[in-house]
Amino acid sequence: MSELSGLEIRGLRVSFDGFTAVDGVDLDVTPGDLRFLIGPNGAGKTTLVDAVTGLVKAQGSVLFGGAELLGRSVHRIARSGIGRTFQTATVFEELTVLQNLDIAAGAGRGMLTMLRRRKGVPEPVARALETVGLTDQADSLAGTLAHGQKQWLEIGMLLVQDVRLLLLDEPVAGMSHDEREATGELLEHISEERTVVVIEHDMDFMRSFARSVSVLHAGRVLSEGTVAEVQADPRVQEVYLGHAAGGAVASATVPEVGGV
Ligand SMILES: Nc1ncnc2c1ncn2[C@@H]1O[C@H](COP(=O)(O)OP(=O)(O)OP(=O)(O)O)[C@@H](O)[C@H]1O
Repeated sequence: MSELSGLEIRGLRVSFDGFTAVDGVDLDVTPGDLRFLIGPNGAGKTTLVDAVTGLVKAQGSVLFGGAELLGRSVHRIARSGIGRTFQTATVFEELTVLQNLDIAAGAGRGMLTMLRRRKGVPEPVARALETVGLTDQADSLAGTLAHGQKQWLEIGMLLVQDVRLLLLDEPVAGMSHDEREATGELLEHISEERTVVVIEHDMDFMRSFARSVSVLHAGRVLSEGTVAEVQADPRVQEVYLGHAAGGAVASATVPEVGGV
């Protein structure tokens, strides 16, 4: 089992040519949390994840398991046990599911070891296949998988690398209802042994599966807590509904607002 580690972000700031996309964010994700990051378009969610994974330069501090990530290269951060997915699945479509997982598993190994033929399916790969429900598709080309299955394969590729913090960008976008349910259950399962952060616009999905929620707005943390707590926060209602909570609006809950 992986050792559980949490994320401690302090005073995180990211600017692009004078525009501040992340504006002094403090965020604590406890080990084994299933944290949802929500917020309107442009709130800074993806930029925050980019900063944690080393894709953009940032100021402040990001500790994972007590170690500072800011200033490290993308590769070193990945080797620290941090993995992410992007809005569009990035699997090798011409290779089989198994080959995709094998390549991911070998990411930290030397080329010779990678090229050496191995008998059978390595144990971590078999376990990842099982966890993401793709055992029966092991020999199928990744390009033939359903949309949801490609996302699961990508998550499997993080699992075989024994990533301890998964940062997932809109994992259920474009999925069917059943695929969303299966994904939510998968994330619940994964977060028993790892820390999971999910950027999400799907409020129903968030309501069903978030263990905790941070709401970002204009580069800052607007609200934080359980689903019920952030839904009841008038500042969150204001951001999502576009006007101050009051009267009938106060009884409206974030998940009722479509298309956020
Ligand atoms: N490379 C960049 N150069 C300039 N501005 C950028 C860059 N990346 C992001 N931004 C800006 O930073 C702000 C935050 O963007 P970001 O993508 O982090 O928001 P988000 O909350 O993830 O939004 P969405 O939900 O639409 O994905 C936006 O105004 C965006 O235009």
